[in-house]
Formats: sequence, C-alpha cells, structure tokens
Amino acid sequence: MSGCIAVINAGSSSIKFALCGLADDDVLYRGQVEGIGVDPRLRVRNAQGETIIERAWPAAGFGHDAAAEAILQTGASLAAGTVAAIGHRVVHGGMAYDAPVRLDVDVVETLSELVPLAPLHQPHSLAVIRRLLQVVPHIPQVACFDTAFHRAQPHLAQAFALPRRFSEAGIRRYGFHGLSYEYLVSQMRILCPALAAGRVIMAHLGNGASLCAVRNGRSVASTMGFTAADGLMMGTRCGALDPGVILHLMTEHGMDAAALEDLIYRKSGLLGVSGISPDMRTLRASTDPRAREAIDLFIYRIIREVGSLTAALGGVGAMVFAGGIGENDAATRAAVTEGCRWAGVKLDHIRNEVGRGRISGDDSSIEVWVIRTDEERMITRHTRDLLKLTPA
Ligand SMILES: Nc1ncnc2c1ncn2[C@@H]1O[C@H](COP(=O)(O)OP(=O)(O)O)[C@@H](O)[C@H]1O
Ligand SMILES: CC(=O)OP(=O)(O)O
Ligand SMILES: [Mg+2]
Repeated sequence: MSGCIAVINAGSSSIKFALCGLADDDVLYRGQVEGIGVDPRLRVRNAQGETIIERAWPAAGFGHDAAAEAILQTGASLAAGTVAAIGHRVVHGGMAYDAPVRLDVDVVETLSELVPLAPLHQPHSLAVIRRLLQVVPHIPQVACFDTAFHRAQPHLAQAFALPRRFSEAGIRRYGFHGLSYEYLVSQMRILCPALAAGRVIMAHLGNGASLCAVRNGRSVASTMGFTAADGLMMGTRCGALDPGVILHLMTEHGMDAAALEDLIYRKSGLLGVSGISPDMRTLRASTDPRAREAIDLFIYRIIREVGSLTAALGGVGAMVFAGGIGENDAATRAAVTEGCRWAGVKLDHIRNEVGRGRISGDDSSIEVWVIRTDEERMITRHTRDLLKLTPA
C-alpha cells in the first residue's frame, strides 16, 4: 500500500471507517461498528468485499468511545503506517464552514461550540479528531461537513420566521446528511444523468433520517433544520415538533434543557413510540402492535414531507432511497411509494425486493431508485482534493 486516506464517519448509531487509495473508487478496506447502544458489532471487509474481521460486544457500557477505540485500533493495524491523510465526517459546520477544512486545534475549538447543536454526533467526531491530533500530529486531517451541501439553498429555504437578529446570529436551517446527498448526486450523474439534471427527492433513511429536494444536483430544501433533530421521525429523535410542546414540557412537566435534549434526541422516534427499539430490523421482527404503530408513523411522516418537498421543487421527476433503512427495508420503500401514488409513483415489486437501481415500474410517471450511499467515498474525494493528494 503506497499511502492511503483513512476515513472516519461517526453516525448516531454507528462509526464507519474506510481505508482508500488515492485513485478514485479505490477502497482497500471498509468497516463499521454498528448497533451502538443496541447490539454493537464490528465488521471489516477487504477490497473484494470479503469479511475479514467480525466482533460483537454486549450493549451495556459499549458506547461511541469504545466503538471509536475499536475502529482506531483496527484501522491502524490494517493501514500499517501508510496513512497519508485522515478525513472525517463532521455533522455540523455552522456558519463558519461551507466547505471541507484542514483541522487544527483552532478549528476544533470552533467546531466544539456546535456540540450542543449535534449532541449525537459532534462530540464523538471531535473526540476522535483531538486524539489523532495528539498521537499522529504529522498526518493531515480534514473535516467534511454534512451541512456544506445545503449552504447554497435559497434564502427562504434556510429561514425561520424569527426576528432578524436570530437569523443573523446563525439560527437558521442548515440541513444534514449532505455528504450522502452529494455522493448520491454523483452516482445519479453516472447511472441516470437525465434524472440527475432534473428535480429529485432523496431520502436518506438510517438511524438519522431526512429528505432532501435536489434540483440539477443542488440542494433546494431539506427536512432537517438548525439541528439534525428536525423533520422526519428517526431511530431515537422525534423530528418536527410543535414548539408549544417544548414550552408545555418545561412549564407543566418541569423539564430543563438537559431533560429535553435527552427526550428529543435519545428517547423519542421509533424507540419512544414503540417502547421497544430504535432499530428497524427489531421492529420488523416484532409482533407487538406498538412496533407496527411506530413504523406506520415513521412512514406517514415521510409521505407528508415528500408532499412538502415536491411543492418546494415545483414537481418531481425521481425519488432515491438510501441509508440503512432506505437501502435494505423493501417494506418501507413499498409503503412510502404507495403513499405517493397521487404523484403517479408505481413500484415494480420484484425490482423493489432486489432493491438496487431502478425499482419503479415502467409505467410509473416518476422513477424511483435505490442507490447505496457512500459517505466515506465522498469524504475521501474531498480530503484528496483539499490536500491536493495525487496517486504516486
Ligand atoms: N436489512 C435491514 N432491514 C431493515 N432495516 C435495516 C437493515 N439493515 C439496516 N437497517 C436499519 O438501518 C438503520 C441504521 O442505518 P445507518 O444508516 O447504518 O445508521 P446511521 O444513521 O447510524 O449511519 C437501523 O434502523 C437498522 O435497523
Ligand atoms: C445527521 C444524522 O442524523 O446522521 P446519522 O443518520 O448518521 O445519525
Ligand atoms: Mg449515517
């Protein structure tokens, strides 16, 4: 191996990593600890897609710190001293960053101010970055932001109806999952360029879930806002919530900011409504009616927001599903598209079971696709470009 880029992607229920060569699409190893808090397990695959490492831990006491430790140790032993640069997914770039940036202690300091705006992500990525700045200070590190892709949205799409001074202070809609959407755009340009040039609704449905309205490859609107708690219902997040509920919980239920953060980010969503699990696979396997109700609400919220983003786009030509649920749960795709029949969407159920590429019927007026997202590859491209790294 002659110099590679190590990529670390701290999600809310997983930490993913990849070791990539400098040539585009040259992935040497990729792996993840997924199911953090539920059923943590590590799996690493080589370039041929063969599983070379598998490990599992009990959920109790095994959080993001332990997952990061497992990833760093595994990555270091596989890379064997050949890492030329490290690229990170950093969920919130705030007003300061609308493009990837080289990390140093000052940048980390600025990013740490955003921790309260992304409590499920930012602390975990910053902990890894700080550690690497200490132990391998000679290796350049780059932060790639989930918010960057959305920063060019029209002004109205970024605005809250609050007094001006708040928006001037940065209280506006940022949108997230931008690295995933940017990668999906790049894939669409290869797989279906005519659709990529038009109006597309992309659904990144993982433990965090959002929709993005994309026009000619640019973000026009997103369901996520100031934080990644807005919009759709998620694994443990409630999504859009009447602000009056927050006031009521404060005044009538004595909840303070910490209790509200815990409720909104960690206790709600699929977990809160089902009372069983934030994990779609567990809910699908359950016969408990509360599991069914949680899934139904998850789907209902997506269908409603598809309508909203269709209006923001002024029509829609294609829909794309991605993320852990979007790529793997055929039943979610079937139910969401059934709820979009009003727009002329018709699924081909056999293609949907296969779950790769185009899944709509030939008679559908809107094409529906499943595209495997790859935030790690997008981070590799940004890191390579920012540092001007070229294959030997
Ligand atoms: N085969 C599958 N069927 C249904 N859901 C799945 C499947 N594989 C993964 N998921 C779901 O994907 C979600 C995790 O998505 P992922 O994108 O990996 O998460 P993160 O937001 O942490 O990056 C979980 O709800 C998990 O149950
Ligand atoms: C922004 C976000 O929610 O990311 P993830 O789905 O990886 O948790
Ligand atoms: Mg993710």
